[in-house]
Amino acid sequence: MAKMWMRTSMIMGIIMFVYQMVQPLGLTTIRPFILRYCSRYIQKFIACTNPYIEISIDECTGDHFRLSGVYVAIQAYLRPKTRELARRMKAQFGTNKKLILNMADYEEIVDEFEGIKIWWYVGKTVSQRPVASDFEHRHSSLQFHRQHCEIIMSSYMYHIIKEGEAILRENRQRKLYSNNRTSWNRLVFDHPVKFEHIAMDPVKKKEIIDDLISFSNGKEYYEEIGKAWKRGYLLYGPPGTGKSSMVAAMANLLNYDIYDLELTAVKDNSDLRILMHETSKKSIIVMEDIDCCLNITKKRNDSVSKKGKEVADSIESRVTLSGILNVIDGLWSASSGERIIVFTTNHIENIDPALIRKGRMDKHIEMSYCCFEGFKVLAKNYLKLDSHELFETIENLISQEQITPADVAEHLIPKTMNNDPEHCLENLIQALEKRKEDRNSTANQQEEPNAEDKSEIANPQEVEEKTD
Ligand SMILES: Nc1ncnc2c1ncn2[C@@H]1O[C@H](COP(=O)(O)OP(=O)(O)OP(=O)(O)O)[C@@H](O)[C@H]1O
Ligand SMILES: [Mg+2]
Repeated sequence: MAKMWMRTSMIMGIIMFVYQMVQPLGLTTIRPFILRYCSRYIQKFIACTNPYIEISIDECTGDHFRLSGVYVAIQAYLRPKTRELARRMKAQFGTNKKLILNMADYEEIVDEFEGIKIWWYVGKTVSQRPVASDFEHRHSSLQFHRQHCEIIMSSYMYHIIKEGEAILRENRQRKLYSNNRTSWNRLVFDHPVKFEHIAMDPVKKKEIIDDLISFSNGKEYYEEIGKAWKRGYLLYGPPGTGKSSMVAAMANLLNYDIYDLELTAVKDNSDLRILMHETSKKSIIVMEDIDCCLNITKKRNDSVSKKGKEVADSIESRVTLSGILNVIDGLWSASSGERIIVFTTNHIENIDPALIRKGRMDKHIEMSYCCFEGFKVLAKNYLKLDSHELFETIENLISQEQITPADVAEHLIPKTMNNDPEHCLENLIQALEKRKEDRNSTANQQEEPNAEDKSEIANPQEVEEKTD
């Protein structure tokens, strides 16, 4: 049926074409009259008899011919169906030379929603602008039976836009932003790490994943409880336990951009405010080694880490603790859209409690030394091993020794092309045994002076001689 009406439109097109042909023969003066007369009656005729409704969504919006977000989302929604159903397609090559197939002009595909058929095609119009040359722009059109109007308007249109936007988000290139004094530099973010690569207690890992997912789906919930849609995470633990890797895994899980905020490059609180307000929604703002930043540690002079002192002494940043607190609270209240802020530190004890109190840093996550479960994740990643007879020895040793996942990973990674997994496991066992020996020998050394003391005290004669 829809096709029949398409044909009617084509016939009308032909009439218009013929009209254009005869126009030079002296019909110019009566042209407006014919046009108005014809179009009025054609529209009336179509409206009386055509049970189908057509809606078009233009490629461009407004006077400035900017690409419409809705049009792009609809194209993304139709793309998988186009691959499946269309006979004529247009190919484009996107970033990373990825092949993108869209419907060719006037190719028709049928979509179904709650048992309703919807016909889609892409049309084009040529607008003649007085100054610029002819400008061709497209529109996506959908046709459906009049009786389904209500469902299409109230559900289907929102459904396709939501689905299309989700597809776009999934496929888009994410960005890693790093700052100078007052602006952000942008790079493509393509760190491959995912949560399944992170070595940590699996229960804790699942808890973090659930927390992140419920946050990202929580728009309505946050609105309902009257809280800004933001969440703060504090990641703390020794170097090499996976704090930075965890931030990348978070961004990959949620499909967010990362703003890596280097506080030492920011001159003062007002520059910090400018930077924070330039961040976009669906992003993670990370402040690494927060304890090393000037003026914001709890007791800078006595207990700040060595690394912190070095950095603090070498910079002229005047960002203060209250500046950071204001900027976080400001971001929390003023900006719309979901945002995550992450602090990382090796020394949680040096951070002012105000900075990490619940409400600012909602979830505190300890990244600790490698446990056996963590080792199994790394063995699977690096060696493709689920089990091995040497695992038992490793389990025994790893429960006694403090070794970071970074160190374990370094031993497991094959050093030559023909390094077999067993060799890598033996490397790790040797390293763990060496640690054990070192630990025992330092413990013995610490005990030795005591033994001397005891022997001195045990020999009263010598004590007397010494006091004499
Ligand atoms: N928990 C982990 N799971 C998987 N790999 C890890 C983990 N921790 C460390 N690694 C490995 O060690 C490397 C360094 O880890 P990462 O930079 O994430 O540590 P970090 O805790 O941020 O250290 P720092 O405190 O020095 O910044 C990573 O590239 C990764 O290969
Ligand atoms: Mg790090």
